[in-house]
Parts: sequence; C-alpha cells; structure tokens
Amino acid sequence: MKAQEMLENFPEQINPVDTPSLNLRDYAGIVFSGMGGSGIVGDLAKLVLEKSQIDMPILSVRDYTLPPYVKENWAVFCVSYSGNTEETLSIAQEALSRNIKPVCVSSGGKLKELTNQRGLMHFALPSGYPPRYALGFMISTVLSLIGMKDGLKACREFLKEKKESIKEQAYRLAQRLEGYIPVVYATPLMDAVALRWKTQINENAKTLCYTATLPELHHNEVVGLDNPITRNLCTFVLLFDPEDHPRNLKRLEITEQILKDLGVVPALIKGEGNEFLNRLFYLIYLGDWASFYLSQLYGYDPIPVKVIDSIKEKLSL
Ligand SMILES: O=P(O)(O)OC[C@H]1O[C@H](O)[C@H](O)[C@@H](O)[C@@H]1O
Repeated sequence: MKAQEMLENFPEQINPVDTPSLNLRDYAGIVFSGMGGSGIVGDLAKLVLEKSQIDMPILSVRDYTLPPYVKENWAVFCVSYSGNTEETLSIAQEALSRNIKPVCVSSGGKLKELTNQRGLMHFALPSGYPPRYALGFMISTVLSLIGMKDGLKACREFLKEKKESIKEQAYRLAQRLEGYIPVVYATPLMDAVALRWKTQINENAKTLCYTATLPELHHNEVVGLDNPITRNLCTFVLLFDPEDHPRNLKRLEITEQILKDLGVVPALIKGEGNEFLNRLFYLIYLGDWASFYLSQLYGYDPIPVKVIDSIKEKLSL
C-alpha cells in the first residue's frame, strides 16, 4: 500500500477492539514497552491514563530491560508491530523471568511465537503496514485493553470530518519546514505528539528534526537560540493543548515572543476538538501529513528506511 493511501485511511484504524479490558486495579503499576512507531503507543496510553487521573505508576519503556522495581504484581504490555523488535522481545523475556505474563500486541513475528509457547495473551494486528503507519490499530488495541476505549469511535469520525482541512494545513506547514531543521517545542500534554512529529519527519522525510518540552526548555534550550548561525538553520513549531498547566501556557506565550523578538515567526498550533483524545489525534494526523508532504517536497519515497534495515542486519550478525 502507498503511504498516501495509508494516511488517507488512517482514521479507519481508530476503532474500539471488542475485548474485555484488564482490571488495572489488580496491578501495582503498568509498563508499556515498544520502540519507534510502536513505542509511541506507550507514551500515548500513559498520557490518556494520567489524564484520567489514574493513581498508579505508569512507565513507557524503550530499552532492553525493566527497572528493578517492576515486580510480578505489575502489568506489562509488549507492543511491536512486526513482533520482531529485539528490545521489545527482551522486555517480554524479562517480564517472564519475573513471573509477569506480558500482554503482547503484534501482527505476528517472534512475539506471537513466544505467546504461543508460553500461553500468553496476544492481540493480532492487521499485517502489511510499515509499523509507524499502523499507529491507529495499535493504540486502539491498547486503549481497549486498558479500559480507555470510550471516545475512539468519536475520534475516528472527527478525523474523517477534519481530514481535508488537516491536509491543507499540513501542506502549508511542510512548505514552511522545507529547507530547515524543524524544531518542535511542546507543552507536556503534547510532548508525545512532538516526538511523533520528530520521528515521522525523520523516517518519512529523511530529515533531522528535534524537540524540546516546556517548562524544561526555559532552563537551557532558550539560551541556544542566541546564536544566529545555528538558529537560522531551524524553523520552529510550538504545539500545545489548552488544558496544559496555566503556567506552561504562560511560558508558551513567552517562548513565542522570544522567537518573534529574534525575528523568527514560529507556527503556533493546537489540536482542534472539544475532547482531549480528538486534539491529540488531530495533531498526530497533522504531523503525519506534514511529514508526508515534506517527503514529497524533497523528492523522497516516505516508506524505505534503509539505514535502519542495515543496522538490524549488522545486529543480526
Ligand atoms: O514496531 P516494531 O515492528 O516493533 O518496530 C519498531 C521500529 O522498527 C524500525 O526502527 C522502524 O523503522 C520503526 O518505524 C519501527 O516502529
């Protein structure tokens, strides 16, 4: 399937999955494990749970190992679209060695094999997608499993309704990003989205991009803006949510003004929609389209990620 077609159909991926959800109260904490396009699922699930005021520790782990305090009374989710990502497989093994039965989500691969061998819960994803283009399937599955599926259907309809205006906005944005290193600043509620923008710009448009988050960026990053030689290589985007902490919204205004005073006009963007989930996915969809259009402006095929393939090959030797 072509990238454009997958993006056009992205809203259809957002669908509650018909499964009983885990009773999170039975656990002392939750770990979401995954890398790249699957890793962002954990960040988003963590955000949605925290926004619902759940009072338990939640970790999004992108590594081979679990922190020592993750014990057998924790829930561990292993999400790998391919099912073959070695870091995620390592977490699944480590969970098992601590007497935790990880809940696995993949389209197949070694993770699926492991679930068959060890009698673990496995949730299958449709196959045939590059992992980062299957975000909707993965997040829908995970949110359904953790009892957070309310709002998914409405979110899907909302994105369908907004699609054409999102595409237009994304194209204008891609034109602004072309020729520069995109720098995406975000407030905490949109931090995970900023990372999605970065990774999609990296993989689709084969372009460097970096992110920084408020309030931390007011304690270091802003000083780096002084140097016009490096500043002028960048173009700035500020992502925020109206429900962010008022002090962070105040800091956002200050950041915008700092940039303007330096002669840089940043793109200040918030997600549309009354519901948090809709605003979150509005910005994800906008970033996905912008990275796609940027790939087109640079003349790149958004799908191949040759260097990642070569790294995997070297690691397999
Ligand atoms: O999602 P997985 O199959 O576990 O793969 C994890 C990651 O692997 C590669 O690095 C891909 O380029 C990423 O887009 C992908 O998300």
